[in-house]
Amino acid sequence: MYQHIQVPKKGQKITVNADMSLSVPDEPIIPYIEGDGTGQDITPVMLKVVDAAVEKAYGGRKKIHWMEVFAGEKSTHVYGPDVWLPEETLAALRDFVVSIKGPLTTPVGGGIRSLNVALRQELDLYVCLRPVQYFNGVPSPVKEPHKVNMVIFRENSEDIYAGIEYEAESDKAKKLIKFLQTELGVTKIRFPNTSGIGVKPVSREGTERLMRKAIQYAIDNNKPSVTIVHKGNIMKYTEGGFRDWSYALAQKEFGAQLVDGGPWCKFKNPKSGKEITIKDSIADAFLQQILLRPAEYSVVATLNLNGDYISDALAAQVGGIGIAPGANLSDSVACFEATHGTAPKYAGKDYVNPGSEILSAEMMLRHMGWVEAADLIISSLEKAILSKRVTYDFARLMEGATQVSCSGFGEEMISQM
Ligand SMILES: NC(=O)C1=CN([C@@H]2O[C@H](COP(=O)(O)OP(=O)(O)OC[C@H]3O[C@@H](n4cnc5c(N)ncnc54)[C@H](OP(=O)(O)O)[C@@H]3O)[C@@H](O)[C@H]2O)C=CC1
Ligand SMILES: O=C(O)CCC(=O)C(=O)O
Ligand SMILES: [Mg+2]
Repeated sequence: MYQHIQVPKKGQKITVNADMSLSVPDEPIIPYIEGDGTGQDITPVMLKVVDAAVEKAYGGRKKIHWMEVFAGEKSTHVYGPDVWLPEETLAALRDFVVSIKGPLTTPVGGGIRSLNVALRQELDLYVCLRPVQYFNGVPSPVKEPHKVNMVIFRENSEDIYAGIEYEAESDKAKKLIKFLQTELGVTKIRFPNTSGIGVKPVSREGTERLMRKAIQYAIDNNKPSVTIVHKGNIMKYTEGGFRDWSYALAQKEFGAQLVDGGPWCKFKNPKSGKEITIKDSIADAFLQQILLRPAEYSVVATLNLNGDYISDALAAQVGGIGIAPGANLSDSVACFEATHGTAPKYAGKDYVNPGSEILSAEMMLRHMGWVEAADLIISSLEKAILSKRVTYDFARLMEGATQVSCSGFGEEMISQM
């Protein structure tokens, strides 16, 4: 069926039911992408820790059959020099429904466009879900890291991030500039002859489906608020549209009522009876608010580029991107991945923190309904951190810590299960 992907002999596919819930067999086949750079270090550790947690939680009654699929540099070795994201990788991620990936490199400036973005677009994984929570004992640069407890819903398919761009002085950039000047009366492009041009599409449909998920998450998890983060004062019809469409959806679909004439609005959680406030914050001010008053924010709904910046900034407040997990979700398909990238200077050194990818796998297990194994991952991570046997990123900020390798941290977690 596939050219280079070896489907495990044992195990079955996870399938999606008509109501979009999952049917998860006891022995699911789960595709994984190792990833570039430090992917070679963290992904094998993640696989080992997950296998140990599943074995410990279910005593052999459940087991994951891992199936390697290829993207990034490894793909070019398997499929040929220019094949970075093979069609069969996309097909496998779609067919097997739930997957996990390591980070993939994107060169700055020229070269290939982001494979991560391509994968999200091809599979229409329109939600980038990134929870940010504090684990006891993690060293943090802020005084009260435990006050940070947010879940980012980042729109994952639109915005300037979609990659519609034209290089300065290229024919297409010239054509577009001419069109803007002659057809649309744009007179304000400074240095038009040497401008690269990017396009920022933000749609009502794209905004609404993201906001719907964010509000539903707040309902299901009894959260007090959803904050729309945007730069709508400056980019009125893209980021401003995102804000307006988000508020309108809260009113239209969830019955939210304006507070003091708006734009904030609120409604009663139909499950718990508690109030959920829908509010907004302009992105630059938000970046200072999360440092000064983090306890006021809970679920965050934002556009693609803002979400990228906010993810790393918030991760830093609870110990850094070594411990920042995430998921890319459509209505049916889910691909889990860390917030961080390939950290190339550490590649192959068995050095970096595998925590982000392990916690991404924890989210995956919970998504599959394997909560016992997910709980074991959380508890063993907490115990490993409290034992102060941690990777360099934590060790350099912790008093009395023993620095362990990437695989050493995985072993420490397994020994704590
Ligand atoms: N989803 C994805 O696949 C992503 C891919 N990328 C890609 O990754 C490449 C490198 O990007 P870059 O901007 O350097 O960002 P990275 O996230 O790869 O690394 C930035 C810094 O974060 C710290 N860090 C990263 N990973 C870990 C880890 N596992 N444990 C502990 N600390 C960690 C390191 O800090 P220190 O130097 O202080 O030790 C590192 O130098 C680029 O090509 C980029 O496009 C980036 C983000 C996401
Ligand atoms: O695709 C990339 O290389 C970077 C993506 C990124 O930084 C992110 O999704 O957080
Ligand atoms: Mg990022």
